[in-house]
Amino acid sequence: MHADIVVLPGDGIGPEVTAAAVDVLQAVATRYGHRFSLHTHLIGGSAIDATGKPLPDDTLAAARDADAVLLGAVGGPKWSDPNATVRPEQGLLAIRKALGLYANLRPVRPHAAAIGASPIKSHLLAGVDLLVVRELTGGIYFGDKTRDADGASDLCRYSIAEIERVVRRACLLARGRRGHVTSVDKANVLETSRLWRDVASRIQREEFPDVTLEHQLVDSMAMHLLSKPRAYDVIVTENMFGDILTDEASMLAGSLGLLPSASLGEGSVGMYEPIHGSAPDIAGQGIANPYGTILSAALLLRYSLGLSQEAACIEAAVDSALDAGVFTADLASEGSAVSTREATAAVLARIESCETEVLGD
Ligand SMILES: NC(=O)c1ccc[n+]([C@@H]2O[C@H](COP(=O)([O-])OP(=O)(O)OC[C@H]3O[C@@H](n4cnc5c(N)ncnc54)[C@H](O)[C@@H]3O)[C@@H](O)[C@H]2O)c1
Ligand SMILES: CC(C)[C@H](C(=O)O)[C@@H](O)C(=O)O
Ligand SMILES: [Mg+2]
Repeated sequence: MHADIVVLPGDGIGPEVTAAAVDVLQAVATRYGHRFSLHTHLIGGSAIDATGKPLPDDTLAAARDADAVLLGAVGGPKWSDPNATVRPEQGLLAIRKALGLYANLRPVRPHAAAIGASPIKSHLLAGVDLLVVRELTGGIYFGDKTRDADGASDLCRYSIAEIERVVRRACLLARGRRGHVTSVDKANVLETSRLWRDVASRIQREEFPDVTLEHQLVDSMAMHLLSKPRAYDVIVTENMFGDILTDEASMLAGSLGLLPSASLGEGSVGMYEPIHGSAPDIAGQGIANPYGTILSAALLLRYSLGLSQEAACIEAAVDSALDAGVFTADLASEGSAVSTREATAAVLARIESCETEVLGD
């Protein structure tokens, strides 16, 4: 098949990890006989430097026209002045909103070979396989922001329709898994959470009687996620809780650099990005973990292009590289770390041996 993929490297380690994922996509294209046209555009701090805007118009236009978008990360100290009027992160929020990407899927599946890198006891990690569905275009991130001489405020608002569609997506995904959804809120304090809880219960009752739903408060969820991670299947939650809980959940896998994500709306166009940021502390050193971005490219193939065999090929290649102990510094014990390029090369070598069985007639 032919597909147009927009690549948004962004800032910090973003260009390093997207370069790795692009190499992997090209290797998959060669192996399976596809043609992926890759179009690179600016976003974030590098876009501010070049154009004054964190999301230039041509970047958004290209993303709208593409079959899928692959993003690295945005932000960094250069653009972090609290009094700045324009920020890299605004570009990321704007593109998510403009493309209608309300459901952010963040799968967490600790890999046996990397479990030693996790601070959690290994007996708690065996068999953990959870999927966080984070609401991505509403809530406190997008409410009115004000600042005056006495203070500041961020409005948190959710409409019923915004909650319905993301809960529905989570329930649908649960149907293809173990059939269990945990909805996370702060209903003991927040009105938006009480609405969230009501809507989630109704959607499950009316549309998904085959799926089980439980509600959990976000503070105790933060604790249970580490003490009994195997208890969870699909976790659905609002924008900010999902942001925080998934960085926490990355410690189940051993590194923030391992977790991929898929941001989806109603159409097939999605945006795919690792859950980590621009990692200014290691940017430019060639040591970032590329696996989260490479696994995001696998999600791109599965969700936007319908290429499930190719997606599985990438996932198996990363699994096999981890099995072989090909660890970047965030995972490795002292002295044994490989570079971003070496980790990528290990994945590329394994893609060459993926099955290319032709399905159907
Ligand atoms: N999606 C995004 O673009 C995104 C996500 C999160 C943060 N950010 C931005 O990134 C900047 C830095 O934020 P931060 O430092 O709080 O979070 P971060 O995720 O960039 O880094 C947190 C820690 O994890 C490490 N880390 C992250 N990704 C890694 C990888 N692939 N390999 C190895 N180590 C990795 C970093 O070195 C750092 O020690 C901020 O400007 C923030 O707004 C962007
Ligand atoms: C950079 C920031 C706006 C972003 C978010 O909070 O959504 C990031 O933390 C993420 O997880 O993608
Ligand atoms: Mg985050």
